Amino acid sequence: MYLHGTSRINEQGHLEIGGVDTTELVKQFGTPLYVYDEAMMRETIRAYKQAFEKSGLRYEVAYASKAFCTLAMCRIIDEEGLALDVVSSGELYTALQAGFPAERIHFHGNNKTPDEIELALTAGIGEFVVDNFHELKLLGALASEKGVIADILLRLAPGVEAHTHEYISTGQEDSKFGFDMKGDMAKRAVVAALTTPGVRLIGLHSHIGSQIFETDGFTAAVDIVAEFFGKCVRELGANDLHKLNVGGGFGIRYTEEDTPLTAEAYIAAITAAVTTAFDRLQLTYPEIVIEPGRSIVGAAGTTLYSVGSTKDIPGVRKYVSVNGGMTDNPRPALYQAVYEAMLANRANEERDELVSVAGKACESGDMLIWDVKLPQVKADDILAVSCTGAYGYSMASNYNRIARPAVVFVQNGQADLVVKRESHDDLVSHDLIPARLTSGVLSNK
Ligand SMILES: Cc1ncc(COP(=O)(O)O)c(C=O)c1O
Ligand SMILES: N[C@@H](CCCC[NH3+])C(=O)O
Repeated sequence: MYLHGTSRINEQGHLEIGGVDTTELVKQFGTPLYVYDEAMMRETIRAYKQAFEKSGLRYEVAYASKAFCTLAMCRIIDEEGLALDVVSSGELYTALQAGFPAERIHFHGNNKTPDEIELALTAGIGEFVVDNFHELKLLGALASEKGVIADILLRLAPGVEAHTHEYISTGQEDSKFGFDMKGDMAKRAVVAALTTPGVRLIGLHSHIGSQIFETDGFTAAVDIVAEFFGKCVRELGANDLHKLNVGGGFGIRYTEEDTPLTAEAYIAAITAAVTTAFDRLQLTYPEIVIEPGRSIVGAAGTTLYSVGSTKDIPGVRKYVSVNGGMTDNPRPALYQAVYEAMLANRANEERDELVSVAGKACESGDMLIWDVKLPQVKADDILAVSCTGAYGYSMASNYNRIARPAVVFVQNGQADLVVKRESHDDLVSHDLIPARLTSGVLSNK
């Protein structure tokens, strides 16, 4: 397992993160446990900002909170001065509860409900990324009713195919997201936005997908959207247009096969594409916006599990089961995502056994890792799976009524619990028993 950020093997041969021995974390908080390296998250954020600072251009970095959204995470994003993307009233509510400044919140999503829009307008969020005509009409009407003007960007589908898993690529023509640019849909959207009361068109948005390792998809999308930006200003009278949002999707290293670029390289390619295109168009450079999610939190997260049963099928494989799985990390089951792991309590021991790591859910597909080399694993070993910080906790479920793990942030030798472990009581806390079913039940809730 590659040691990211502040991760290291300490003198006891234990995995240490943020200056904290992970075996101590397990004693204190139990397993499964999501552990986040706070310094690493802050460092990545600063790397994006510094890369933009070098360019001298106007910019905004918005954290895509779908990757990992909790009150404490919103606080870190606020402290680092970033904007925040939300895609639901739940994420919006979390941000507001964390005291995140509403004016730095961007609201995304392909089917925002009237209630969600209402909440966002009442909170006074900074901008909406409008995905479709239905939303434009709804938002215009609700904003007008309130007597406010909502700043909007239009989400465009530039027809760029990113080299990634088909379920996480979004910029292509055949996508549920955004206004299609191949026909006249995007142009009609701009005309509609300019004539809809209650909204002000300030920018254009594209997002081509996630876990992308090359810059050519971003630069191709910038070229297409910039050209369209020029048309909007020159031919359609979009005079308030000043933001160009190129989305997120910057890749991370899950395994040694992954070769992501640095934040600096992604930003250098994007800023160069923007300046070249806008020079050609002879237009003022726009404010460039990016929306990284995975790359801020992914490699900073490690999940600690306890090993339980093992099953050795001679000549076939050895299964090692842990006390979590697809319920805390559905990515292997959903996207065939591959992860690396180590024994956190015996990190220096020789890895002489090939095993497969299974989760505890009642699904054959609940496998966390197929084929990983580990020392001879035994019950109560602590398995650390790296790079689980993005779309793990945020996509976790209670399948099989398995309680969601706790989350801790570690930094400078200190561990802070930021999400409590769910209890069995939490699991039944929303259940009700209708009176007609209570006979024989000793105590109704
Ligand atoms: C509109 C938008 N912005 C940003 C992101 C964040 O992507 P990532 O986590 O890959 O950086 C996503 C998710 O793919 C997205 O749909
Ligand atoms: N959930 C996906 C990424 C979603 C991208 C959001 N548009 C993943 O785990 O890779």
